[in-house]
Amino acid sequence: MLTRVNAIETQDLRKAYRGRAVVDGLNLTVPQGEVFGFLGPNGAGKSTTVKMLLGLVKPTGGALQVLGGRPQSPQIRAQLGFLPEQFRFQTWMTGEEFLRFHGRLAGLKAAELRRRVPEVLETVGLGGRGGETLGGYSKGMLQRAGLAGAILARPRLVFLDEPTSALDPIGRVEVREIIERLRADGVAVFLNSHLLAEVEQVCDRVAFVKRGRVLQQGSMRDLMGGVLPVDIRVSHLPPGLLDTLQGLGEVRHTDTNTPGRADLELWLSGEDVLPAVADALHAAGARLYALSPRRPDLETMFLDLIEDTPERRRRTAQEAAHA
Ligand SMILES: Nc1ncnc2c1ncn2[C@@H]1O[C@H](COP(=O)(O)OP(=O)(O)OP(=O)(O)O)[C@@H](O)[C@H]1O
Repeated sequence: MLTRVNAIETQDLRKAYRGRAVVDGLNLTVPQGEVFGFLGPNGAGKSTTVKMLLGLVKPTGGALQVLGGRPQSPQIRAQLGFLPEQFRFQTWMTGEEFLRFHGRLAGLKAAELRRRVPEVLETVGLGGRGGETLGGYSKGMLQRAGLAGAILARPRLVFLDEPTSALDPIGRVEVREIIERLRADGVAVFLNSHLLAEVEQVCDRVAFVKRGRVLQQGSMRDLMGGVLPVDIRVSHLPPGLLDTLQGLGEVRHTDTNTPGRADLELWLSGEDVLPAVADALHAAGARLYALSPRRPDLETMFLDLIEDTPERRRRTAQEAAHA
């Protein structure tokens, strides 16, 4: 039975168009207050999944719940926010008019709208620009306006489809901060993005999908198999240091070929071991030049999991032949 606590829960969710499965047995669980990254190549079934979760597309099979209910129910729908990737506005409306229109559809009262509209405009970086028509907004401003619309009615679950595709680097940081604030307020965020570095920074968990199936899902740490590779550079290797480090993790590689320095690769179980490593290096009398955790690299994982092009298969085969 589906439980009520999760923001999103799907079981064996399916969608077929003319007999062709585009979402093929999807099992997802997104708890309240989690930022969940939904990643996959073009055509993997991401938008179709989001449309089913919003109640806009009828599943062919399986079960789904959002906020413990059906997305078609007015009570549930009122608690959902959505920023589509390519959304169209009436260009003659001002930013404020667009938000008021949106807010009324979501059931907000006039008094609340008077307070809330300037507040969200400020949140998305459009403070003072709400009186201008959308036709005069830049692409980035339109995306910000769309985000304002998605969070206006204080949803408990927000779907963001490529929310920063039109934004400059500052805008991207601002959107990340907005997402982090939503999480702090207990809002669940379902994020589709091709900007993997961004996903990596903001998501608690991610799922990789391909041809409508989840290939892998979990926290960044889970996906890395619970290891954190750390690159260390020290002046030299004092006696006993390697043994001490072996006690803290696994020394995978040592390079002492260059006079005056030693490079090590140490695999740890997690970040919490880093201070003990620094203490051990210091206590052994080694001078420390670098202690660099190699963060899980989502892009590499994504390519390894998803990309299965003839070119990549050829490259992999060549690499294997040379190994
Ligand atoms: N209404 C429809 N009728 C027929 N086929 C459809 C329909 N909607 C989607 N599809 C097909 O379903 C597959 C998945 O499409 P979907 O838009 O869900 O992928 P996506 O992962 O969101 O891709 P992208 O990253 O390019 O946005 C595609 O092959 C698409 O052609």
